[in-house]
Amino acid sequence: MSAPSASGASACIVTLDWPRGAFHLQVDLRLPATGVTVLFGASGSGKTTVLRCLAGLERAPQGRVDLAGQLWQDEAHRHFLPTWKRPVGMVFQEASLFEHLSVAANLRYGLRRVGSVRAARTLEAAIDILGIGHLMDRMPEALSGGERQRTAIARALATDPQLLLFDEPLAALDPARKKEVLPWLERLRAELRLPMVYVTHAPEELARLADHVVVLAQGRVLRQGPVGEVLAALDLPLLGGDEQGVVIDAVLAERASRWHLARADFAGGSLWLRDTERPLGSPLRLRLQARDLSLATQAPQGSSIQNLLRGRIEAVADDRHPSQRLVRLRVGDAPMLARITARAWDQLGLAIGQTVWIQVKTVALLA
Ligand SMILES: Nc1ncnc2c1ncn2[C@@H]1O[C@H](COP(=O)(O)OP(=O)(O)OP(=O)(O)O)[C@@H](O)[C@H]1O
Repeated sequence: MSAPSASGASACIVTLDWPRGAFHLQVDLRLPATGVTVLFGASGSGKTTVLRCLAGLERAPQGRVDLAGQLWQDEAHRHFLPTWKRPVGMVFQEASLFEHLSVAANLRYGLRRVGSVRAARTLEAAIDILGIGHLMDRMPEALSGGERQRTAIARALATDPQLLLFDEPLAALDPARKKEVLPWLERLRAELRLPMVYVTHAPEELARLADHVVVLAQGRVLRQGPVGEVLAALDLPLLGGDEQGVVIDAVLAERASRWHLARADFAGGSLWLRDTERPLGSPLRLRLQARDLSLATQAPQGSSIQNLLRGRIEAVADDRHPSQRLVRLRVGDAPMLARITARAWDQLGLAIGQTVWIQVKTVALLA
């Protein structure tokens, strides 16, 4: 699972080795050229330290940071690019805006740091993507927590970064504000062709935003890979309990208006879900929970379940309760998880390598 994501060449290759008292950071990361890499892990696992090393705010004594061929750190040759020379944008938990400046002036401040035409264009796009055009004359004190954070993101983009870093940007917001900001982050993910590294320990943010995931524990990489693969790992349940399942990126391909249903096509087939009236061709992120998938050895007849797929059983593991098994399936290119009873596994004579029918009861639209 340590290969780069399916999205292409690695943009950023990071090797850090830093014994720091009781904590030893030892990571070897391959981050894809575009999309969001989520650094996920418990408190103290080293997420922020990795982010600060990427930004050049910390210097690991043994380290190499290579952003698509630009060497930002190479300790073998005592090379270390200081933070102000690195084209990175950073967004922190608290949006640290200049309180005495309007939103527009805050953004211009970011722009002044680089002053290029391209940066101005990037900022213009960011204002549009983040929906803050109507806030330009406001002072920061008149912004909601969510609006502040969107302004802080636009300001980070005004420096025309080649890498955008987020350190738990939603952690300081209450649940309602988090819900308000997440769709804007999803727009950034969809519309910016820029590598982004996003630190969180919130499963919801991982499921909605990650293209690529790095799971850290005690300074080490437990797993890294495309989000679908990491979520389908049987030995590393990131979305615990009933939430366990996968996310799938799909495209809205057809609508059945009479039934208020929409068809989403993904790398392994199609799924029908409730129509939300988005334009055809829209990208969709779907969540399939393991408990909503059931397996059959023959095509089910007379079932009310609308979504039927064909897939191969790749692996099986004991689940939390001895009555249950967790089955990993491959549907086209897409990995999926099904939670079934151990009795069903035995009675159906299921085996690894077997092709089965998969009924999907609920498809949730995440984004
Ligand atoms: N200046 C320092 N000197 C020594 N150890 C440090 C220093 N700063 C952080 N650490 C240790 O490094 C480890 C990783 O910290 P880090 O902040 O990177 O974790 P994290 O995964 O981001 O945690 P959180 O989610 O709580 O922010 C912790 O054990 C922390 O105590």
